Amino acid sequence: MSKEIQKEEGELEYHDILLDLIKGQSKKKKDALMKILYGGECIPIELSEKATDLSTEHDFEIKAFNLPTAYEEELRKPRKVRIGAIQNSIAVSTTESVEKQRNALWAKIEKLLIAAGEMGTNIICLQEAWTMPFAFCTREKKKWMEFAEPIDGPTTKFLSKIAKKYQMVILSPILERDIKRQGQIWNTVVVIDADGEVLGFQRKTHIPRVGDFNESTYYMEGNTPHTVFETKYAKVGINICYGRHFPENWAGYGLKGAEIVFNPSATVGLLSEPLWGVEARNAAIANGYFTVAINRVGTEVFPNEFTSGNGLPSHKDFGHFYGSSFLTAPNGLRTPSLSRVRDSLLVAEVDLNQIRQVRDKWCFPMTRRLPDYAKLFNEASQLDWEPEIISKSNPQKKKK
Ligand SMILES: NC(=O)NCCC(=O)O
Repeated sequence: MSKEIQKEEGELEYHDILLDLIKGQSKKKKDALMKILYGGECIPIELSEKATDLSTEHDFEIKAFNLPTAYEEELRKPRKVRIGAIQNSIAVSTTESVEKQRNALWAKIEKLLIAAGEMGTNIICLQEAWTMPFAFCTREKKKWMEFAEPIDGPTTKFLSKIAKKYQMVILSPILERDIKRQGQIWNTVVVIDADGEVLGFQRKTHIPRVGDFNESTYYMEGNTPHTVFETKYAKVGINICYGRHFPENWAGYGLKGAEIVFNPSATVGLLSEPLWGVEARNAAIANGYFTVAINRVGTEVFPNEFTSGNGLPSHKDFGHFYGSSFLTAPNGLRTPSLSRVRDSLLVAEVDLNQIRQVRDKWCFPMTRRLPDYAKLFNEASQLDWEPEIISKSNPQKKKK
């Protein structure tokens, strides 16, 4: 679908419209508005010539920023890291062969990864199930299950070469074929370290049953909760899509030492867009780490009609995946969003020292009440548990 038609169909660049409105204000008002809305302003980074050429030739957007939010310390040197995110539409029609669809996505993503490498990106994450259309709405198994591959399968082999060439950590969300468990399927992110070697994997632990997101037809809740990976540049965690709705889930990654938590996702405007800018940003603030929210873009039309089971007419697509990927720092400063309709690369330079600086300032790790939460969560997880509500018929007993 052409960009013009997409825009006509209401898939407008709302974020750019908002920023243009703000830019038109006086400096004082603009600074105040940016502080309220985005926590301040990120400083654009000049794009490398090669990255610019690639983005022009292959029609994708690049937004690159420096987030100058850490102060210089006397004893610790800055820990500057360039963090990347890629959002993309599918490359060919869903009616094409599995191999043609996957190869076309490899070819498309290779250009954005090279641009990221040319921009000196250290760690980059792709979108959820990036090697295929998000076919989990169809409930069909034929064709779509053939996109599944082992953790060390062809996609990982393809990415390892790029990771090694650019010394770039690549987080690759795929549909995993678990060859050790009779070929069971998982929604999995493969962690490829900067030397091109597979460091490990994180499986999606929260599986949606909302709208057309019929993922429970394909895979179970994953068995690798809150895994944190010590990559060459930083300790990273991966919270896959639907897991972003659970603040306690984000907390788990922080408790286990993550410095950056990526949220590779696939979600559509009619369902989640009002929530999108809130959840990952709040997680960064509450847990004192960096978060990167990544969503795919485009409308993916499938050969056969399907229904959401909500009485509405059957249809052939989810609606519009609205992209809008962004990064947030521990103090709540966030980058502008990537496009709502275009293939895009985000590069953000940060100083990981800011994590400890913000935690020292706000004292959240010191003042949070983990024993209280642990007691409550443990009680609430018992099937026979009932919340106690104080009322006239159940007066509060004075603590001894
Ligand atoms: N991919 C996925 O989990 N989507 C669920 C819908 C949402 O959480 O926005």
